[in-house]
Amino acid sequence: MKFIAQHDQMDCGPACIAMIAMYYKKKYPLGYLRENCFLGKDGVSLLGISIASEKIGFDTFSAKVAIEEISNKKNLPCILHWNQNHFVVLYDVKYDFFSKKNVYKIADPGYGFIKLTAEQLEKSWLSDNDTGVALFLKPGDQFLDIKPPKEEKKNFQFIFHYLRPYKSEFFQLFIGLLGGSLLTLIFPFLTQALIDEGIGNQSLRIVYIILLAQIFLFLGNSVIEIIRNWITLYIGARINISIISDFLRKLMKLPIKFFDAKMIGDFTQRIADHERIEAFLTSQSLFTLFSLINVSVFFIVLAYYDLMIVMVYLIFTILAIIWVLFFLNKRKILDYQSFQRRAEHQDSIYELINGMQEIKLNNFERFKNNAWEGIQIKLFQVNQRILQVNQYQSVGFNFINHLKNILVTFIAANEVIKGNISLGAMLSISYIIGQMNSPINQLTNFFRSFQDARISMDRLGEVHSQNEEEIQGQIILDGQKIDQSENHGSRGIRIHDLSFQYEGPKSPYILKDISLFIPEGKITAIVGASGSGKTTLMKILLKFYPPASGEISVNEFLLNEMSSRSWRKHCGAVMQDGFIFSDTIERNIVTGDENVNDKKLRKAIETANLSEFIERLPLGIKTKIGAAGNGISGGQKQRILIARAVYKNPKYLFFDEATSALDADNEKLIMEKLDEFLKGKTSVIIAHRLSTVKNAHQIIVLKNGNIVECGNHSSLVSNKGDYFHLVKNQLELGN
Ligand SMILES: Nc1ncnc2c1ncn2[C@@H]1O[C@H](COP(=O)(O)OP(=O)(O)OP(=O)(O)O)[C@@H](O)[C@H]1O
Repeated sequence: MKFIAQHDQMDCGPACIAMIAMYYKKKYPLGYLRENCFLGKDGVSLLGISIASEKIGFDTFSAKVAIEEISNKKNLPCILHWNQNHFVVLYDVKYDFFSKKNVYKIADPGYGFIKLTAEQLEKSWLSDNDTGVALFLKPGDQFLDIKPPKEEKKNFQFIFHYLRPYKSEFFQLFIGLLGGSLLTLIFPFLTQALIDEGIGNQSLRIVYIILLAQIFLFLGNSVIEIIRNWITLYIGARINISIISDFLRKLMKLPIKFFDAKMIGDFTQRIADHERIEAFLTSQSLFTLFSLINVSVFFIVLAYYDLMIVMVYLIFTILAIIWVLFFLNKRKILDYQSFQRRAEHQDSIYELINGMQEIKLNNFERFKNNAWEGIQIKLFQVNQRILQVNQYQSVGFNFINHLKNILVTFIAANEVIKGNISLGAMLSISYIIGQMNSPINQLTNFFRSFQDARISMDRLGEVHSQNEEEIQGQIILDGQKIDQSENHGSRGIRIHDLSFQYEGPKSPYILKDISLFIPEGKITAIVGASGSGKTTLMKILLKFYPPASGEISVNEFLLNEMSSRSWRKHCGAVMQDGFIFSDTIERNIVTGDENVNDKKLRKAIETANLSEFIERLPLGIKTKIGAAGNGISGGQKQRILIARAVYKNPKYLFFDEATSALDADNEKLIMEKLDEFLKGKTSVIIAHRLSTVKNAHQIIVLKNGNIVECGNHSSLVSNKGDYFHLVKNQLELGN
C-alpha cells in the first residue's frame, strides 16, 4: 500500500480513495477526487466518498459491521469511519505469532501507517456497542478502462517567472558571489605559500605579506557578503509580495463553493508557505549554484594535489547525499501533517477569539482550552517526528562527512611522510577540505529547501488550478443589454424546474422542481419555515451556486451563460450574514466605488435611516467600524448593509432578512423609504415578519424545498393554508 497524505483538513476521504485506487495500480489526483466527493462545510461524507469511488469505476458497499467482517482479508482494503470525524484505510490484517493476536494495519491520511491491536482499533472505529462503519471498494468492470485525469502540477517554470523582473539584481548577486568564490580560492595557495615559502625559508617578511593579503581578502569577502544580503532581502520581499498577491487575486476569482470546503487555517498556512518558495528562489538556489561552482573548483585544485583524495572525497560525498535523499519521502509526509496541525491551530485561535462572547456566556473556557491543548500536543508530536527525521538525516550526513575528512587527512599525512607532497600542501588540502564542508552542507539544505518549495508549490497549485467563476465567452451584461433584452411574454426572472443539492447527486434536495416567475419592477416575497431553502434560492439567483437541474433566465438570457461578475453588477443584496469591513462607514457603504458620489451617498444614508446615527459620531461618516473600529449594533449593521445596496442602485435587489434586527418604528420608516426606492426595480425579499412581506406584489411560500403556495397577502390569508399558519400569530398580534 502506497501512502498518500491528505493536503487539507477536509481531505481525508479523497486521500483514502486515492490510496485504494493506487493499490489497484491507478493514480488519481487528489484534486479530482476531492471535486467528485462534493466536499461540504463539514468535510466529506461517506456518501460523497462512495459517489467519487463509483465515478472512477469502483463498486462500493457501505455497512455497519463487526470487527470479524473486516478481519477477513478478502474485503480489504476498505475505508473505516474513524473517531466519528475522519476516514482511514484498513489495508491488511496479520496474525502476530508472539502476541497471538491480530494486528490491523491502517493508513491514516492525516498521520501515516499505524499498526493497532483489535482493542485499539475498536476504540476509534466502533460507533455503537460492537459495530463500526466501513466502506468496501472493489474494482468494477469499468475500473481498468477509466483513464485517470492528468494531474496538473505547478512546475518550477511557474515560479521562476517571478524572478524575471529582477534580472539585473540577480546579475549583481551573481557577480558578488563569483567575486566571493574567487577570493576564497586564493586562500589555500596563500596558506601553502605561508608554510612553504615563509616558514620554510624562515622569512618573516613573506609571512607579513601573506598575512596582510589574508586580511584584505577577508575584508573584501565581508563587503561582498553585506551587499549580497541586501540584494537578497530586496528581491525576496518583492517576490514574496508578487506571489502572495497573485494567490489572493486567484482566491477572489474562485466560486463560493470552493470556500465552503476550506477552513481559514488552510489559507493562512498557504500564505505562510510562500516564504519557503521565496527562500528557495532567492537564497537557496543561488547559494547552491555557487556552492557547486566552489566545490567544482576546489575539486580541480584538490586533483592538482592528489587524485586519490579526490576519489575518496567524491565517493563519500555521493554516499552522504544518498543518505539525505533517503529521508525526503518521510519528510514530505510529515510536512503535510505539520501543515494540517498548524492550520488547525490557527483555526482554533480564530474560533477562540471570534467566539469569545459565547465562550464566556456558556462557561466554555475549559473545554475550548483543552481542545486547543489537544491540538498543541498533536503539533508537538509532529514536530518531534520532524526533529527525529532531521536528526537522523543530519547525524548520518555529518558522520559520513567526518569519516571522509579523517580518511582524507590520513591519506594526505601518509603522502607527506612518503615525501610525495610538502607539509604546506597538506595544510592547504586540509584548508580546502574545511572550506568544502560548508558548500556540501549547503547542498543538503538545498535538497530540503527544494522539497519544501515543491510541497508548498503543490499546495499553491491546488488553488491556482481551480476553475474560476468567470468562464471565457460568457455573456457580459451591460445595463443597455438588460434593458433592451426581450422575454417572450413578460419581462423578469424565470425559474424553470429548478432543483438543487449542496453535496452531489445523492445528497438531499434542498430545492425540488421549483418553477417561478419574478416579474420585472415588482416585489416578490419568499416566506417559509427556517431551513426551507429560501436563502439557498437567493444564492442560486445571485449565481453563487449552479442549479443541479433546471434553468433560470433573466429576460432572454440564461443565467448560467452570463458572466457572474457582470450579473452581480446589476444586483444589490443584503444577506443574512452580511459583512461589515474594517473601514469607515463611508467605505462600507460605497465599497468599490473609487469616486464617491455624494448625492447617491446621502440618498443611501437617508433611505437606510442612518443620518441620526452618523451625526452623533464625532468623525461622522469617516468613523471606522468593523473589526478594527467602533462596535455597532445589529440594527445599525443591517442599516449599513441596506445603505450599501441602495448606493449601488441596481436593477435587481435581494433582501434576506434585511430588517429582522430593527425595531418596529425603524423598520416601518425604512420600509416606507425602501418602497419609494424599489419602485421600478425587481426585488426579492425574504422575511419572517409579516409587516415586511405583506405589501409584496406576490408572495411565494416555500416548504421543504417546494413551492406550496403563491399569491398576494389577502388571497393567501383567505386560503388559510401554509402562509396563514406561518403568519397567524402575527395576524393575531396585528388584530
Ligand atoms: N453551504 C451549505 N452546505 C450544505 N448545506 C447547506 C448549506 N447552506 C445551507 N444548507 C442546508 O440547506 C437547507 C436550507 O437552508 P437555507 O439557509 O436555504 O434555509 P432558509 O429557508 O433560508 O432558513 P432560515 O429562515 O433559517 O434562514 C438547510 O437544511 C441547511 O442545513
